[in-house]
Amino acid sequence: NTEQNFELFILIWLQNDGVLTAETVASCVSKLGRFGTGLQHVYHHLSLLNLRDVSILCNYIHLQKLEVPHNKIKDLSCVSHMPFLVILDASHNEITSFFGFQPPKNLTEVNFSYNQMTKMKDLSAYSSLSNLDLGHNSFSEIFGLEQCSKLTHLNLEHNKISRISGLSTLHLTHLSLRGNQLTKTEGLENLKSLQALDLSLNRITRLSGLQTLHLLCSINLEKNLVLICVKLLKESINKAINKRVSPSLVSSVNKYDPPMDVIAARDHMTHLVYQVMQPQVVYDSTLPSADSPYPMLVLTGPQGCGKRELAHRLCQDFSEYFAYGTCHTTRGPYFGEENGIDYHFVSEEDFQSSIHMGKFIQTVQYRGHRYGLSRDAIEDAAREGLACCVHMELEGVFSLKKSYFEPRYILLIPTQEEKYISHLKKRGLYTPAQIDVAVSRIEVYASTNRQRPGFFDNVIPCGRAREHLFISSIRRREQLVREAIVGRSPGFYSQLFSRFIRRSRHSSALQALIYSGHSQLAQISVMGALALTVA
Ligand SMILES: Nc1ncnc2c1ncn2[C@@H]1O[C@H](COP(=O)(O)OP(=O)(O)OP(=O)(O)O)[C@@H](O)[C@H]1O
Repeated sequence: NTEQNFELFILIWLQNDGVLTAETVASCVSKLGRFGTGLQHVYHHLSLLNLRDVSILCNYIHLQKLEVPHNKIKDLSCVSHMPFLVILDASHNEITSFFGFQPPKNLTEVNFSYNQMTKMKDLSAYSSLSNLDLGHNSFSEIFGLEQCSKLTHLNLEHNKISRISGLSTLHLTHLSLRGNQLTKTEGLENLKSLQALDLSLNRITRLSGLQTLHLLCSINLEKNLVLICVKLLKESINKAINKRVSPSLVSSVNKYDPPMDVIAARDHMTHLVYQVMQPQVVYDSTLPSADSPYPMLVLTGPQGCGKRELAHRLCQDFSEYFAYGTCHTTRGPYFGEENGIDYHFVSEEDFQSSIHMGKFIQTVQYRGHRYGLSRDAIEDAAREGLACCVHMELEGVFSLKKSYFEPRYILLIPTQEEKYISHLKKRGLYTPAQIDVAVSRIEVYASTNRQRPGFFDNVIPCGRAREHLFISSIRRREQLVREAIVGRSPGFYSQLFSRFIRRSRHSSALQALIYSGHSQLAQISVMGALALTVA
């Protein structure tokens, strides 16, 4: 237990006067005979007790590792006498002088964090340094590291650095500049070996120079001034080697410009949690559930593209098959709109409390108002044996796709921008800025359609939607479906029709009609075809 003796001895001494004397060390060393003058440690857990003067360590020229953290040391010049020193931990002291000692040739790791240093100096003589921790000091400029070609880990967090400089010649793999005063990221572009970068807690408004860091797989940008170019962030993600992306980069993107998937996942999670928290009602096997996917028709597309009108029209003209799913909204009714028919117009508080009561399947925030599709809206249609038909923005689609419902999604997309704009203007409901937003969202829909094949079951050009669904060749379609059913022309529609039957198998009313040879069969077939052209 010689080591225990050593610890005890130092402890007594430290409590006395805080000065490391020759005697103290000598007695320690004699007790630790096996170390002799090759004393390797001043154990840091002993050093928490106000050690101020360690000059006596000058005599211990063979020291290879010196750990004196959590003391009150101001002067480390004794290190000049330790030519073999490899590791130095002098963190949590009161040192003001930066490397105030002659360079030990093989000094590799230095921890000066939590000291009072203000100015860096040329460290070309300390060329073996690979790991340097200078965090929690008061450096305002990065300087003097140019020749430290072996330096791979540099920690400068919580200093006063406002500009990244003097790093371009280094081969850093890990760099932390967390908690400084940076406003931009210029100066990093040559750090081609960089794998992990922490820039959190700065004042960065602009990201640049990161595209060239091909090995970067972790970057933390939390708590900055957020005008960060998210596109760049995303590019960085894409370029991250082996697609190993740190949670912190993703969390920055998710926080400041969350993709629709992320918003939808959050929305879905919220409603699921609130639903699960409700006292459970008696299970009704006729209602939609996770075990029996329920057919729905969702019309989506940019605002004012006609999807609402079309949804109403479908439900009117084919009232045996579709029921309109009336959503909730916190916006006030437009002229002519009726509560309960166009929307359930509710206050923000009521909307919120419906969320808390687990009533919604999905909700979105759009143009400053909230919209939500309630479970009741769907179940009301299901009770009637009808498929629920709703219209919603893309965000709603993302969210609904997370639920156990299995809607068919039709995208109504304006193809003639001018026409679309003049249609919006004519409605007289939108400001020019809102029209701009609506127009810009055409591309959001179009790119979703391009990038996610199959995301929408069908895409219909906006102006032609009605024609597409109701007018064009309805008789021809009817004929084709008839033929398909009796097997005369197995082709497109027979496939569609059988798909429709498969998809509709859980809607008992539709199923019964389809199989019963009911007089409306033909009409159902048309609907089948429609729903499938559509769906
Ligand atoms: N539950 C919902 N989830 C997602 N989006 C919804 C929901 N309910 C309505 N929306 C969509 O919100 C947008 C705004 O609807 P609103 O009725 O306020 O405006 P509008 O100008 O009449 O749009 P539109 O003519 O396209 O219905 C519309 O695109 C509508 O489809």
